Amino acid sequence: MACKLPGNTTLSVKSVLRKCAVMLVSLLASFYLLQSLTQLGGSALRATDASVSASELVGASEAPLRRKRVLHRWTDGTPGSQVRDAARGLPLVSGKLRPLGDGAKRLPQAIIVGVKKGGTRALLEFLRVHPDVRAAGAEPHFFDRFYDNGLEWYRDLMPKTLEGQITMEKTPSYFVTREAPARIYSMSRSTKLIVVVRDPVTRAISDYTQTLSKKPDIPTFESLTFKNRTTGLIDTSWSAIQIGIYAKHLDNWLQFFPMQQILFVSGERLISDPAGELGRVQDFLGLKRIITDKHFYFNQTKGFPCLKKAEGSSKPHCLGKTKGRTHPNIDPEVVQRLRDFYRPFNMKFYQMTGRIFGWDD
Ligand SMILES: Nc1ncnc2c1ncn2[C@@H]1O[C@H](COP(=O)(O)OS(=O)(=O)O)[C@@H](OP(=O)(O)O)[C@H]1O
Repeated sequence: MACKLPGNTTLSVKSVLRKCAVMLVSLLASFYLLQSLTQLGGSALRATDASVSASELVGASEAPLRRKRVLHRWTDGTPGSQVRDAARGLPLVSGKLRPLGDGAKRLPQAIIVGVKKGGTRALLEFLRVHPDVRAAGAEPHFFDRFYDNGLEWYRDLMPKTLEGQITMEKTPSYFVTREAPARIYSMSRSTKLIVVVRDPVTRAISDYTQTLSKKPDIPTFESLTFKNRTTGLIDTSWSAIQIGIYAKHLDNWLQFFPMQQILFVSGERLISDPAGELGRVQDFLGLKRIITDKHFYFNQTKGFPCLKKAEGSSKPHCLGKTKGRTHPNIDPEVVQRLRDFYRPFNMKFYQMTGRIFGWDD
């Protein structure tokens, strides 16, 4: 069979069919090739997509890791806490990331044991700013008044702490409680002790001022000072006078604790240079020096240093009205008698502690 093409070209059907078949095959081959290329391109693109999402995944899993490291820095610094913190949502409390409701109540590792009216509240309030310090709010009075309640009762008064945080309390009457050193020693012989001391004469007046504020009818400071004013004999049984004989009370503590385990803070310097004294306290407690000059400002109205930000708050904080009371004027002759009385005890105390507190200058 033949077919007639224009221009009198005659081609056999066989050859036409062959050509058509070749064209069809090459068309199919091109189509297949094109499709394969498209698929290749597609999978190449998908491969790129896959690598992006893989890196996203890596990124996604690294992000919490990075966060863990940041949290680690902001929390208590123990390896255990790093894992704990990463595992829970963390609230931001006054610049510190802390898991709420975590930790355990522990017996204090450090106690401010004295002295009454020395500046113990100021020291504890300032120390609480440190992220690694947690303290009982009120004075527990365990080692003087409530010892029979037992250690579990005492522990229950403590705030919860994370590993690595120091639990503290302050009860200034411990310093003059005969049984306190033995009792604290039997709780833990490694308890660190802090004593805030202040010029014993000013301390006595401060003590008296506090009593006067509660019982306005008490006799004058001058009359309470002497057993007999004519002979000038000081009444050392009056607690306001007793407490200031620091060397005598310290002897009692040294029966149980070595001197290196007791830190003496100057009540005067705690007012004139709070950051300086806080530096010594942080060193003694083995804490990083976080509380510095930047944390304090001098409040002219209060007449005392105050915190720019109190613990758990962003507001400035001064101590309350019961701290920094106006003292009554005391007869200068009586003040001088008291200075003379305390001088030898102060000298002994300077000798024992290796620090000259400057009360007799
Ligand atoms: N920053 C600051 N603000 C206010 N008061 C300060 C401060 N630093 C030390 N002080 C002095 O602390 C004295 C009270 O001492 P205590 O806290 O140890 O008293 S108490 O034993 O707990 O009652 C208190 O004694 P008085 O001035 O006699 O009231 C203060 O002089």
